[in-house]
Amino acid sequence: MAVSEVEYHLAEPQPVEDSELEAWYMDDLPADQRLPHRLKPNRPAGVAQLRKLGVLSWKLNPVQYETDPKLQAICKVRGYSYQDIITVSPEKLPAYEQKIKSFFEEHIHTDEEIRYILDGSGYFDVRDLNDAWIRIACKAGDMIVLPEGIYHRFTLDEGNYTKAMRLFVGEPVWTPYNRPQDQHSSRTKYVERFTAGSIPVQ
Ligand SMILES: CSCCC(=O)C(=O)O
Ligand SMILES: [Fe+2]
Repeated sequence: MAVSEVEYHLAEPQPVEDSELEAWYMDDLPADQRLPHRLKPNRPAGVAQLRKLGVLSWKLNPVQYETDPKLQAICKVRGYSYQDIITVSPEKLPAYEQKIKSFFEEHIHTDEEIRYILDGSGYFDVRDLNDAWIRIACKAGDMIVLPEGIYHRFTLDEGNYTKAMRLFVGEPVWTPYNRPQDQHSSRTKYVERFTAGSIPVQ
């Protein structure tokens, strides 16, 4: 079905200046992955910087996720045809320990990773173009898209609980390809798209 102008407008990623998404460069201390791992002093990473890495974000109202016209517009404009809901907590997620471990292994995917946090919170860590880790704090209402080929990982924070919608274009493929994947076509495509001088593509 054709996409209307209103839908295009609704689906625009959050204007950089309005985004409440908080991100920062990480220390590399071996403490618990669930801790914030901020540098001292804190070194924030702005949303503008995340956009340069191809990371998109929206602030939505999680209370109305079943009927939200903005979420519907994003799905229509970006072709997100699949949705499910995952609860990540020791009680709710089968094979919790194993999953938590694999979420936190640095990896890429052959598609976007699209998550909408409905409740709780967690951290998506992404590598910047100099290979430094940026930690993105996501909480209820945050929708985030990690582009195909970006090195990333996920962890719960100290709250130990996230409920998130997973979205996908077509039949979902969740396969992680753990680093190193520098010769993988999704990785080379990412590097080409987002390395300095190229124009970020939405
Ligand atoms: C917040 S979604 C849980 C993590 C996950 O699905 C993933 O890393 O692929
Ligand atoms: Fe992933």
